[in-house]
Amino acid sequence: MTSPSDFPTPPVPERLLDVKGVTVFRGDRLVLDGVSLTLDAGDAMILTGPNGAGKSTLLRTISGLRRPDSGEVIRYGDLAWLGHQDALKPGLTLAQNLALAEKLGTNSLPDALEALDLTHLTDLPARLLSSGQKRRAAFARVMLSGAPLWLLDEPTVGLDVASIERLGAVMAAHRANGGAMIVTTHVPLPLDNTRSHELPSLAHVESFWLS
Ligand SMILES: Nc1ncnc2c1ncn2[C@@H]1O[C@H](COP(=O)(O)OP(=O)(O)OP(=O)(O)O)[C@@H](O)[C@H]1O
Repeated sequence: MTSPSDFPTPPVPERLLDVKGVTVFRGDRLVLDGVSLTLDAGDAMILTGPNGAGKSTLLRTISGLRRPDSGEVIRYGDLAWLGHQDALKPGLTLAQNLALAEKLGTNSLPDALEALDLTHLTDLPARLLSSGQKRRAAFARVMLSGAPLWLLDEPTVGLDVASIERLGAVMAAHRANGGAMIVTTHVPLPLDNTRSHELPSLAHVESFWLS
């Protein structure tokens, strides 16, 4: 006779994020109108929408950098956020720029530099890095954090094809290790099994208000 244990149910994926009905105004403008989404371990969500649709605003709200006007963001673990600014001090070397992230994080600096092809630039002042190298340096901070949830706002800006491939490999490894990410991008990413969440432009709402 068969017992229930002969038919094990698949493991329930670990939930990393719940966004419930988040609404955000910037000034008088409605930017996010009741956005809901969830993210589980292993997920990669591509956040799409036209310029000004609120992609960066949503990532900042999820990160806690701004409060939603209504709705709720529930994070079940640490997160790392990559914004538009690379935030490197020009006079410090690459290693010095990443020292604090290394200290606060749980991952190895040599491993992160290697994965992003930055090892040969370790002792170079950040002001001498190219824009693509700076972008990879900023991404290294995300890797160093050891946070399971990554919020990546246009991570590929300034990257060449080989660097985008490297980033794709790093993201795949993170997912395989139980991490997850939300990525805004205007270019295709080398990622498998992504989910997509499209934010509509609410510009018409503003013009309605002003009329
Ligand atoms: N500091 C601010 N004060 C007021 N409004 C702002 C501010 N920053 C952004 N906005 C407005 O919020 C809206 C959403 O901006 P956001 O940067 O989130 O869009 P986005 O989808 O990330 O755009 P893009 O694709 O151009 O990066 C835009 O209409 C923008 O003008």
